[in-house]
Amino acid sequence: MNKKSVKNVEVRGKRVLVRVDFNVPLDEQRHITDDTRIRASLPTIQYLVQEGARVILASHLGRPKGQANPSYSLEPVAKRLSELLGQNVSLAGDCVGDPAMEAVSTLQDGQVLLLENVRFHAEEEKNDLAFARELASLAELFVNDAFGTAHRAHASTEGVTHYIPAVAGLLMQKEVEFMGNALERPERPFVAIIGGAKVSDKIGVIENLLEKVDVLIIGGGMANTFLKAQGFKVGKSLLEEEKVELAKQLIEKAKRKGVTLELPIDVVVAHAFEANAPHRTVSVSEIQEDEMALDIGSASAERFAARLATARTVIWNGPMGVFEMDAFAKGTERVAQAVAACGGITIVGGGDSVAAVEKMNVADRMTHISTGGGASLEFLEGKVLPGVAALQDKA
Ligand SMILES: Nc1ncnc2c1ncn2[C@@H]1O[C@H](COP(=O)(O)OP(=O)(O)OP(=O)(O)O)[C@@H](O)[C@H]1O
Ligand SMILES: O=C(O)[C@H](O)COP(=O)(O)O
Repeated sequence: MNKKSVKNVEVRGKRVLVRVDFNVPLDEQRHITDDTRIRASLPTIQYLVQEGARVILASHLGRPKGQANPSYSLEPVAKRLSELLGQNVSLAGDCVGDPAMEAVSTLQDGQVLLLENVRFHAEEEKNDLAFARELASLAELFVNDAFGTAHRAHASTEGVTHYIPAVAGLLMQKEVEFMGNALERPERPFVAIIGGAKVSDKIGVIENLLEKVDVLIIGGGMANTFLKAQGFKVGKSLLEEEKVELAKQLIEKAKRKGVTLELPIDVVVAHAFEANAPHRTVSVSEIQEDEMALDIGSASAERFAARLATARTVIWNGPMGVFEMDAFAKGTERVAQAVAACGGITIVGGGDSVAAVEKMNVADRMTHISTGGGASLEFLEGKVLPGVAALQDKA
């Protein structure tokens, strides 16, 4: 990465504002149901603590629409982070103004403070510069470690960089390097697997990957639109009729670019979108009008696995079927195993793909699991992430 990292600057005794992405899922009792993002931020925080910096953490949680709202307080995160760090992390009542300034003024070297949700202020998402300056005034250095929010040009990700020196955190550096190297200098064969619900969410990703990969595998609900483009009937399956023409163009583009496009050849169909719906596996030419495809079939899964067996670089985003229901999880499971076994560099992009990999117990066999959902998609689309672009270049 051509950006300075926290290891390239002096931090001892300094007040360091660290933007993290602690936007974690909570249940109704406000218990954290997945603390991956908090764990992923530990290397940067621990490094700063060991180096004797005064660590001021800032994050958003959810979408409280610019209003202070206790349902979106970072309080459960402060508690969990204290446990993980083995040292107290206090929570300031606000991210700016007196509560923040007072909390920062008592901070000693090596101590950690978490500011309350930055989205309690409407100015955050507007990237209001007066608000950004107030945030920046708390510190002498800004470290952005929030890869998951790097696609947002907000006050705490972009605005603050106008006022104090800004460098990348260790998680940000790792994410950008893994995905950047895979896209720009892949060991070949380079195979991308794109799945999930909708083509419309991932058009940009498919377009960009067609410029880079050797093999593109498409599964999940979005494959139906491609099957329709190939002339198959898809019955009641999830389909984006208005994207069929685009799918045809993408199939053509793959041919032109010499990219091997792998679509399902068989699918698991049912009459209803239900966990215990009776189901059968059929060739893609045999889907009946009252049936819906909810997973790729075993022949497709084996074909995809064979492509993956020789891959040296794999990027995976989106499940192959409705993996939340056991009856329709087998395609995703087979692909997860094949990715884990390939022996190449394997990168899984956020959201449901990560949940799937965890459900299949192969997470620790992947080279890199991204903490970014929207951010990793935008990265794969080849877009510039404003939270990264704003950081200082290496000399
Ligand atoms: N054949 C299908 N029919 C209907 N829904 C499907 C089908 N295959 C997969 N899905 C659903 O798609 C959803 C995931 O789609 P989505 O596009 O959000 O992918 P994602 O993995 O979350 O993307 P990201 O990894 O970027 O967050 C899952 O909930 C899954 O049940
Ligand atoms: O979870 C995410 O994708 C990030 O934290 C960004 O959240 P947002 O989509 O609410 O901006």
